[in-house]
Amino acid sequence: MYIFERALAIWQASSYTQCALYLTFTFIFYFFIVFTYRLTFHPLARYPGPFFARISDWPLVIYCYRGDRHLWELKNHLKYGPIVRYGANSLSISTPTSLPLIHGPKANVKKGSWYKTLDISAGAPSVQMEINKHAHALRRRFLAPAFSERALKNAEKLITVSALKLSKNLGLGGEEGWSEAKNMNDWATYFGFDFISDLGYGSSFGMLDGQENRWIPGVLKSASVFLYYVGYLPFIDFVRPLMGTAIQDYISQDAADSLKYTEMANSRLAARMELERKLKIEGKETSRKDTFHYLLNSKDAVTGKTFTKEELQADSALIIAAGSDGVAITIAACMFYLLKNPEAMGRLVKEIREAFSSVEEIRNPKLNTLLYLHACIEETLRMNPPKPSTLPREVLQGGLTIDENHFPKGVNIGSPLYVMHHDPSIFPEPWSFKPERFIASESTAERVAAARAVSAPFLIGPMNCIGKNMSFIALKLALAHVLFSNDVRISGKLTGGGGKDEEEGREREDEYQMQDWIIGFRDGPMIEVRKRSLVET
Ligand code: HEM
Repeated sequence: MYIFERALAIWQASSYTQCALYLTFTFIFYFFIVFTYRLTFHPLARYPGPFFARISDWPLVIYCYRGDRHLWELKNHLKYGPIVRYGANSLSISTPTSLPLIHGPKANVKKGSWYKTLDISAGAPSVQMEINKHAHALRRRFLAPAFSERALKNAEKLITVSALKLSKNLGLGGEEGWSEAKNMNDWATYFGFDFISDLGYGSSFGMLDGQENRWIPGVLKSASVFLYYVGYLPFIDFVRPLMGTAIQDYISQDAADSLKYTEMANSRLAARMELERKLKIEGKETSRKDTFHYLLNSKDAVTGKTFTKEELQADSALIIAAGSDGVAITIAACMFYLLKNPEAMGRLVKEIREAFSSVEEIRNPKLNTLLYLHACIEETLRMNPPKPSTLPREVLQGGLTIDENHFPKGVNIGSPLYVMHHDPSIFPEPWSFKPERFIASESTAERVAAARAVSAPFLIGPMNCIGKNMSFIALKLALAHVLFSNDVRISGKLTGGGGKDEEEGREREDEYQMQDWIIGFRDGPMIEVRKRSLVET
């Protein structure tokens, strides 16, 4: 008390200049103590990493903002080894043994506090943002019927509608020869949004057909840029209460777009809820079992709980984003690698065209027997995992031991997927597109098992991607339909890859480039398309 009274007396007796000096000194002293603690007594003090990242989260914020976090993580692991301190309280661990220990069913972790910010404007956390382990498990139980085997059987028919449209409209203009140049990324994005809205709400965005809703991917991109870095801001606890309010409109265009995106997702959901309500009044069961049909009628068997409106809104925004973009980037990236590797393209086209004799036949169970198609998708997801950087998991009471290192409660750990997917000891020639590494008869069963144990684009364990099986259906249908009905060639020079004059980490011409903003964003390749019937007649 005495010290406080003395300080107050000095403050009152001081001029403005002196007060400014005292404040500056206090700040410097405070940060000196904080930084010294982080470098000495902090539980992660002994782990290596870039100097500024060991004392502050600002370098992480900057790389998230720039979309280069995955490249930074790779550079750090090459320099410092398998365990890297990338933030004041955060480690990324790239050993194969660490993946199940951090993300598997028995991992003593919950999601890190970064998740608290992601869908704050929805008024409730989505399943992905639910930090409480038990609440998360409950939400997963709720969602399960929408992703069950029965639902997926239904989903295949619905996704086929968009896959057919992608194949037809991408090939438009190619009836009389090669079409004009088309950006594969744009068309893959239209497909991603159309299939997920059709499947999710029973009404497609119609991006494959027309311009009206083609603004949505741009807004989602801005929202992702903003929400990615903002969650890591060192003073986020003070910013969070302002998020989702009108103030967000004045922070930046990205922040305003984030609200616009949420409003769009909410209005889609409202329309779907209204339809469900009307059907119930009329005593009709919807014959079209889309994702929200399941969610709106979901009731937990154990607790009897149903979804709240806010939870549904949060999941609605999540499902559009998570469902559309992971699939879209994988289609665009796969096309890039196939065009870059004509042998692989030839083999895949042959496999698809020999398996089916008409577009109507392109469906499961046969589609799932196409080994090379499956391997091309797995290899693309290895090279370009859509969520390429460490997703933070916070260690719970009791700590966690990995490779003889003990991590105490409260620290963040995670698996850097992009780094792990390019580990040359598991994936020889890691920057080359080699689908064969996922085919047992062309590699060995042991090598394929080792590759699958490390290549985890959907992550693993209870917090992994619930849409994994749905993604494979969508990816296979889209690629099979496009390559069955059309020939595809590079327009001019192959775009979408790195280049010698690009910034550090982006020099590899053979690698499809992406920006990491929660999901991977990208551009190209530019392609030309010719209807296949032309070649045959
Ligand atoms: C190639 C496509 C996709 C990839 C690579 C992918 C990857 C992932 C990853 C890595 C996560 C974990 C994120 C985290 O821990 O923060 C995740 C979560 C999630 N994904 Fe996907 N995803 C894809 C497509 C889809 C699709 C099509 C849907 C379905 C509509 C979907 C729905 C979800 C949901 C709801 C979560 C949250 C799960 C939870 O927290 O329990 N994803 N995804």
